[in-house]
Amino acid sequence: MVVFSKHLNSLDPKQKRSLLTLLFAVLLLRSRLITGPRDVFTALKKAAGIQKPTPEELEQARQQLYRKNPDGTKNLLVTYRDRISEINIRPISQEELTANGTNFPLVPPSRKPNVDRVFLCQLLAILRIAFPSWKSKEAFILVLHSTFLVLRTVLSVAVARLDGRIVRDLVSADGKGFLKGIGLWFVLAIPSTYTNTMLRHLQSKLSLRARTQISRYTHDLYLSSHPNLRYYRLGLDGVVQYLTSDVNSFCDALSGLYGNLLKPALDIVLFTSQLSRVLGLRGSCMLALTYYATAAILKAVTPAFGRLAAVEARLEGEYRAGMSRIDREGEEIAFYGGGKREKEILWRAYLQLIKHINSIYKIRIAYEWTEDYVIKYLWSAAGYVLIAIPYLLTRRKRHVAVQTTGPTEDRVDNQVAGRTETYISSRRLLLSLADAGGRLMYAYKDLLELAGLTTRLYTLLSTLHNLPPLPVPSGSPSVEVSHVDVKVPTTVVTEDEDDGYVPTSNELVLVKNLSFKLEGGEHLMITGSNGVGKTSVARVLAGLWPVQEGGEVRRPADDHGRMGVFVVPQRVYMVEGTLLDQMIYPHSYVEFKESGKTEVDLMGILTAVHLAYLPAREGGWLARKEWRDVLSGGEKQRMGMARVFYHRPKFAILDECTSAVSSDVEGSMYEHVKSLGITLITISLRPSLMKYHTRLLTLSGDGTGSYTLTRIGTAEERMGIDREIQTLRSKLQEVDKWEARVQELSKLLSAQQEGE
Ligand SMILES: Nc1ncnc2c1ncn2[C@@H]1O[C@H](COP(=O)(O)OP(=O)(O)OP(=O)(O)O)[C@@H](O)[C@H]1O
Repeated sequence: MVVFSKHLNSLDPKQKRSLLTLLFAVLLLRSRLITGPRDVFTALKKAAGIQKPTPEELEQARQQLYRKNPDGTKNLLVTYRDRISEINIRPISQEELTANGTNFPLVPPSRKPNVDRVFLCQLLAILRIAFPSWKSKEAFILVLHSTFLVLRTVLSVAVARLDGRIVRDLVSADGKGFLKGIGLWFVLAIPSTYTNTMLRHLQSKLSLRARTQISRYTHDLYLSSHPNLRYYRLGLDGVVQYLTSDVNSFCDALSGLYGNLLKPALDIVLFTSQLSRVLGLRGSCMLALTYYATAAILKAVTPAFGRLAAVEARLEGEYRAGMSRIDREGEEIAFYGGGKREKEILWRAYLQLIKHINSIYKIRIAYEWTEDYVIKYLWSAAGYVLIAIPYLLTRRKRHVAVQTTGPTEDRVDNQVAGRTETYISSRRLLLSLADAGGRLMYAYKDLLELAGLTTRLYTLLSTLHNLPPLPVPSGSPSVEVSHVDVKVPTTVVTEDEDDGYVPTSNELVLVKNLSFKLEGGEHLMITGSNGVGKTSVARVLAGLWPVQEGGEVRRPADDHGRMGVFVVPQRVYMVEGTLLDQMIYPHSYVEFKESGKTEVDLMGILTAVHLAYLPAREGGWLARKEWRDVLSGGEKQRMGMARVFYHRPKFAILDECTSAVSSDVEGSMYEHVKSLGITLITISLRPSLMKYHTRLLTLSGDGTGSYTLTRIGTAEERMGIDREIQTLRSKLQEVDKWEARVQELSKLLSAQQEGE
């Protein structure tokens, strides 16, 4: 080290500078060099004891999903290629979400995206999510990115100067100087190109980090559990587009815009300050005036790119939604032979999108042509004229140079060479300036597009934040409903033509003043014709629909490992994952392990629902398939019942969830549920199920919202049966009359035949 510093001190300043530039270049390339041969690192990892996970370990990690930490956070196990990485997940607390909600007041439906104060407020609110603190990794990347942006501008100026110097040496036939210039050119190219690459890399990284932060935030909000259930109640059309593509586009636009705005702005300031040395005060003022005038012209002719981008995102969402509908309902469509019809629907959505994109392209032609003309040609021409003025108009012959006078320039006495150097440097600076101006103008267009995407993302976040939580049903050992009007919730928001959101109201009361109390062991059956509101009663009992003021729902709270009320719908949902995941849903594998249950217990449950053959047929508990397609309708419904047996809730609402199961299996499953001490609330039209229940709620469906609540097997029910017997008897009494008439008719017929 001492020897090195001695050597360094013995060098003259120019040699020192060259050496330091070389050292800098090597340091910048360091990251490329150390990513060297893969097998070397594999060997190193092996030596350090870090082994590749086996396929079994990988499968186990996929199944396990996460590991719980002592501090309450989770480590998500992400399997990527043949590696398992653990990513610490700290869920955003309810307090943080509530505090942040104040930054997201609802937008009025008429608001159009534009670059204004509202846009800045909305952007700031989203930026607080994307860049949570100045100590975050995102902030570090931002600082690094900004450093490279400044470096890039500084290097551009250095390149322009060197360019001028090389040409000057060439004009003055200075071979030594020329060769030195070429050498420096190559050295300078290393950090310049590396800076460009790093800028692109950091921009992508910034976008990805912002996407991760915003996605985590929106996921935490969207997939909120009780009492928010935002995923169930959001009511935004094309929400998938908002949550996926829009977040991605916003982050790309944001990170791109930062570079596109900061760099040309820096370039313009630095290049103009360099040029002003050549142009003088008058020239600089004229150049500034040119910028201002052209920017004003371009701003005036810029179309509403923000609105166009927002509409494009919406149409893209509609097209995607159509595609996913076909994917989801493929079998039903195939049964109906609906391919042609679906194609028409899909094509309409696609053509709407394409028409819109095409119109954007057309609008762009005129805009980009004007922009190119103004920035590339008008600015350059103005620059040339301004450079020429000192030469053409000023009689005073002076040596003008971009660089301040230094020892090298003092030695150059050839005036032509000096002017050439100035001209070449200024020309390069002018071209770079025009380029920076062009990019700044593009940045304005990008800014408008960002405004459109910001409006979309803000709409999503503000709608998520402003959904009032559902009232939590009070805890009680029994299910109690008092004076509840069952009606379709009124706060449904729909998207209007201009990307606004308007509440639509629907005051349809399905059941009026519903009151009943169900103790454990009192099994209730709810019946009534189609569309009378049976499932709606289940929605109210499960807390999915709020109750009106004055009404109340009480039900058992969920206690550890055992649910209070568990609902099995008619269409059983199949989760992505293994066969085991289907049975324990909504539990995760970790929760299954914590519950102390084993695969033997699961097998017992499968036997109870007559599905014991499944693990062997499908290749074991850890088989991964598209279960929605693999299992038949009846098998899926049995799986729904298996979940009831697994979770053992106090109350189970079975909403026609055995309609596709054969009667004998249905009966045995009902007997088994009751033997586990689970109280049933069954929604069904099958009279055969009545015998498993003690009470009957019949919804009349006459439009008045009336209902009857009876005890099954009581005098009242017998009276109903008596009434039916009475009707049948009176019909039997008329049999003699009908027989006499038949005889009469037969006689008439035979008399007619004889006459013929
Ligand atoms: N989210 C909703 N928005 C608008 N209307 C709804 C909504 N949910 C249900 N309804 C309406 O409420 C009525 C009752 O629906 P519900 O699903 O409760 O009927 P049901 O008695 O269970 O019928 P089925 O026996 O056919 O299953 C229906 O007319 C339905 O169109």
